[in-house]
Amino acid sequence: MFSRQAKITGIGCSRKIETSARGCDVLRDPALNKGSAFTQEERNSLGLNGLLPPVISNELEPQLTRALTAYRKAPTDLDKHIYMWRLHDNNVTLFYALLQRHLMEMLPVVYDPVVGEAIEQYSEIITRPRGVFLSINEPDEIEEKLSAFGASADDIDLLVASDAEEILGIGDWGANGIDISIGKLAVYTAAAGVDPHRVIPIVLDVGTNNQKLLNDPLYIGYRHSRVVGEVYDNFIDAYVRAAKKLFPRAMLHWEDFGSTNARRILSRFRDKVPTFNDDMQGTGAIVLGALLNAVRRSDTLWSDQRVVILGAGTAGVGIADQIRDQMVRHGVSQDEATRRIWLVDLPGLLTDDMKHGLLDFQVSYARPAAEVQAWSRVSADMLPATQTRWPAMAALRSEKAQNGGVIDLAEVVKKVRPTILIGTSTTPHLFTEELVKDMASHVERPIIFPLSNPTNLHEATPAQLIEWTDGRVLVATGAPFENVTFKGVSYTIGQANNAALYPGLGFGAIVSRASHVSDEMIFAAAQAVASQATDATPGAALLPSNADLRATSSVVAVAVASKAQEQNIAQEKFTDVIEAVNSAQWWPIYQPVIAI
Ligand SMILES: NC(=O)C1=CN([C@@H]2O[C@H](COP(=O)(O)OP(=O)(O)OC[C@H]3O[C@@H](n4cnc5c(N)ncnc54)[C@H](O)[C@@H]3O)[C@@H](O)[C@H]2O)C=CC1
Ligand SMILES: CC(=O)C(=O)O
Ligand SMILES: [Mg+2]
Repeated sequence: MFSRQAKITGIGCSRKIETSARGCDVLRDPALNKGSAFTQEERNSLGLNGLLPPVISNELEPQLTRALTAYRKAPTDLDKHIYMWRLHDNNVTLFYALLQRHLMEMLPVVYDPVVGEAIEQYSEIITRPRGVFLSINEPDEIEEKLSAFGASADDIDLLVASDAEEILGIGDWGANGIDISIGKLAVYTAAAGVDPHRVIPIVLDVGTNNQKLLNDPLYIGYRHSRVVGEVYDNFIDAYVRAAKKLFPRAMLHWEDFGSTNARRILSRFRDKVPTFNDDMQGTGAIVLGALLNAVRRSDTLWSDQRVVILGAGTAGVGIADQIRDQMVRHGVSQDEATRRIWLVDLPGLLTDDMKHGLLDFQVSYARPAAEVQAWSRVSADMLPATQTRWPAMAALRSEKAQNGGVIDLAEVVKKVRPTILIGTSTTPHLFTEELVKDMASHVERPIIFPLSNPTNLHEATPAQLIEWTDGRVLVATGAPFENVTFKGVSYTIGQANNAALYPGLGFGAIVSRASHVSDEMIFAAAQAVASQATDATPGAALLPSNADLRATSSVVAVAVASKAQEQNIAQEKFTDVIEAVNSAQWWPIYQPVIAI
């Protein structure tokens, strides 16, 4: 966001920035600052003579060299993350120019997985606050706080909000969760060209149940446990009302909410405002994109798939929904498609005798208890230490422990003989060698996606899966992994992270000013991503490389905007969608700064 003293005029190449700021105020505004690249004319008119070293840079080049050197000198990934955001606080254009040029190297540092580490340590590393902090304790001040950002109705295209109950796979991080909204927005800009001056990162501070934060004297958020129920719902309603009133054209992106809230919020608003939940819909769609290629390469039919998903939360059931809908597109009835999916969670295989403990969105996938009566059970008294994050699932597990034990993943794999196995359980190592070998003994090309972020939570590594299946696996992961060489073949690991999809989806919705984000737009996004990775040679990735993220996101945005237009939900009408998407993209290049 530009300061009140500055405004943008013109579009495309004739874009320039006009400002009434002078001297240090110009340099202190990261949206205006060009450092050594201010021309002599700009230095004269903006009162910068003497405040900058005399050598004038040729645009960004020398600054990029200097910044890259400093970045690479930072000793740890977290130091690099901190360096990048300090650079951002100094010069937004340079930050994005550097990030975009070194996307493969820097995306994991600015975003997933290092953003997880930054969130855990946010109270210590926070320097300049970014975004807007809204609190459940002051619901009447939401409008005032959003207004304090200083933007008017037409200035904002996108708000990313998190209540931080389930950040990546690392749980509840309270107000520190502002950093996931910031990180997601950085990807929107680097990947799709969303204008970074037209977005707002938001944390919805509803308290935290993270005892570590509550005990931390440096914690930046409100020090009480999470507020739930009607008060929570009213707070979310008040946020949406205020956002729509102040920024009627903006899209609302929801990130890293707990599973029940994620579903409820989306159901409440999905037909009323342009909005989507990244963990449910973005993840479901990127996984579907990878599966479109995997199923094609396995030379099997969608109607023949048997799918086991470990971790039946926001992401897991979001993926299940997309797979079910894809089977329906291939002629399978809705009921039958649902029956081809087995969900496994803390209580083991979810079955319909758990009716009163299941979350509403899990119910349709629960297997008939009678069907699995003869399946073997294991003792379930040992609960993972993280159980309190999922009280409903933990309670069911305890109940099962006292009533014959749980049907665990190994037994489900043995009985179901899945063609597709997906991990969104937040728990590492659960795809064991024995289990994977069992699956691979029944299926020519097992499709296995361990997706739990950050990297250390993946259910297995690609190297393990490739070795255990003798190279037959079709694999994609949530975090980035290096290539794996096995028996002379180099396997490139596609990253099924929603970052490969949501920037294009969101940008397509913004450019078309879609009144809402339809299921068809989401499917168009999944198909568009898949279309960018059609190489089927041995070891080729199932998804396009992040090195091509900008191009992929453009293809996704065009597909999404076209679909919105076709469905008559685009409020912006255009004759040439590609031109509309291209001309709306923001690029990190210096604009002339004019003194007024
Ligand atoms: N690759 C990607 O783009 C994405 C990956 N994810 C990852 O998926 C994971 C889950 O995220 P959400 O669905 O948002 O979380 P969530 O909290 O909604 O769901 C997690 C589920 O896993 C279950 N679970 C926990 N421990 C388990 C265990 N030992 N065995 C079986 N189930 C267990 C929980 O009961 C819960 O139902 C996270 O690690 C997250 O980073 C999430 C969104 C996108
Ligand atoms: C990638 C992502 O959104 C998550 O892990 O939550
Ligand atoms: Mg997420």
